[in-house]
Amino acid sequence: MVASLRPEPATRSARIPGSKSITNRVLLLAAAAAGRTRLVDPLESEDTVAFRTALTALGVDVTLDGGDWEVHGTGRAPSGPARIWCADAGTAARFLPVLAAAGEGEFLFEGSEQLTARPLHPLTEALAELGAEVEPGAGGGLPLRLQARGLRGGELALDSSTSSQYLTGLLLSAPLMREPLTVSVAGLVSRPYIAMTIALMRRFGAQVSTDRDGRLRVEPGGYAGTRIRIEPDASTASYVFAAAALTGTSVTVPHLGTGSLQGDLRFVEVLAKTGARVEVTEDGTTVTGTGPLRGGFEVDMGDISDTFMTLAAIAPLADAPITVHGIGHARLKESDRIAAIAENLRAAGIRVEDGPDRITVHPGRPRPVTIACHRDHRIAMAFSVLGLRVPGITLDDPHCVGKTFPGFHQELRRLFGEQAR
Ligand SMILES: O=C(O)C1=C[C@@H](OP(=O)(O)O)[C@@H](O)[C@H](O)C1
Ligand SMILES: C=C(OP(=O)(O)O)C(=O)O
Repeated sequence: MVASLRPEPATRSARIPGSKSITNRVLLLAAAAAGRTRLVDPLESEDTVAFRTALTALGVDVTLDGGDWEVHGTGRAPSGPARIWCADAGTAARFLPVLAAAGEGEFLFEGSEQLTARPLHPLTEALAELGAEVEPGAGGGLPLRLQARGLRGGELALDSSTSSQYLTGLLLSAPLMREPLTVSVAGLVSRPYIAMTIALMRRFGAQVSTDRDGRLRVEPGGYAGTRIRIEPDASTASYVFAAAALTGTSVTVPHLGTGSLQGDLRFVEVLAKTGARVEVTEDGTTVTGTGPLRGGFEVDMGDISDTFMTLAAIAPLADAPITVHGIGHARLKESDRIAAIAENLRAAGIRVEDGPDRITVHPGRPRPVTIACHRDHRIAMAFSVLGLRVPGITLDDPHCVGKTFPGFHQELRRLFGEQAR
């Protein structure tokens, strides 16, 4: 028997906090449900605390119990007047106005400058069609004033080509509408998030189906509270998976495996194209770096666009160019993410080509640079991974990771500290 030349690296276990998308969906479902809901292992970060605080402003009690949250469901939509601060959270701005519109009275939704700049109009137009009086801000989004008198339901056509969050918002509150809601959806991006929404709605007892014409239909009838364990965040896990691939180490994320509700776990399939070894089981996911990163491929990341920056930031260290397409909607997030990646890689001396919905990163030797994070947690986290291999990469705003993972830098150091060069 020939002994392997390369010793197997010991696998480290990453501590990845709960999914933002699941935590915030469950908070809303639990608030609307009759009875109590317990969230086990929710994410505690700026986005989820903003969502939880917003629910409190809407009259919902949430008790904190160790790391768990207990929501005292009201069994109905809220009553105004209420003023709701959404901070930087797209999920709050796109999900909560529908819940409020299904209730009664006046509501004012506000957010940070960054969130105010993000689009909202497909949702405000849908709410007006369903019976709410809506008054968006000067830019067409927040601050949003709503005069609610319940939502009718009925038939709706929705353009989801810039964000899936409008559709999720409408679906989540559809069981509170007077009639069944039937939605025909055009140009859906980030498709796996809709599957997540529907799966969670069903956990709370909703009836959701697809009709013969492919339209989604939700029956009225409300929700019932339950107990739910929040799985680790797959978008957050992408950073430690990429770090393992880049540094030739092995990392496992327990409880994020074959049963996951999160499309972003498919990022590991993209990492496999770079040569990393990937194992997804019921119990978790393990990525092992096997040597220098392989490039020379093109990949559509439209369904998992929160993870394209994780790949693009390490792509200069691959042996051939890497192209990502299908990510035009990533220009409408916390930052214009295609522009932010291109700007920072170019500042590091890397050749990059970008188009409306694509980016190509060429191999090169990045030079030390201070990354312009644009207050975007994912730009900060993606370039921190590159920093494990490129000494002198620093961030102009390391704290912006708090939107989804306040302990990110400590965990990266704990797992890969001695790999950094
Ligand atoms: O529904 C959700 O929880 C999310 C949907 C995605 O947004 P888009 O649908 O706008 O791409 C994703 O980028 C975001 O981080 C979370
Ligand atoms: C796009 C994101 O957040 P949101 O749209 O929920 O603000 C994100 O977390 O990458």
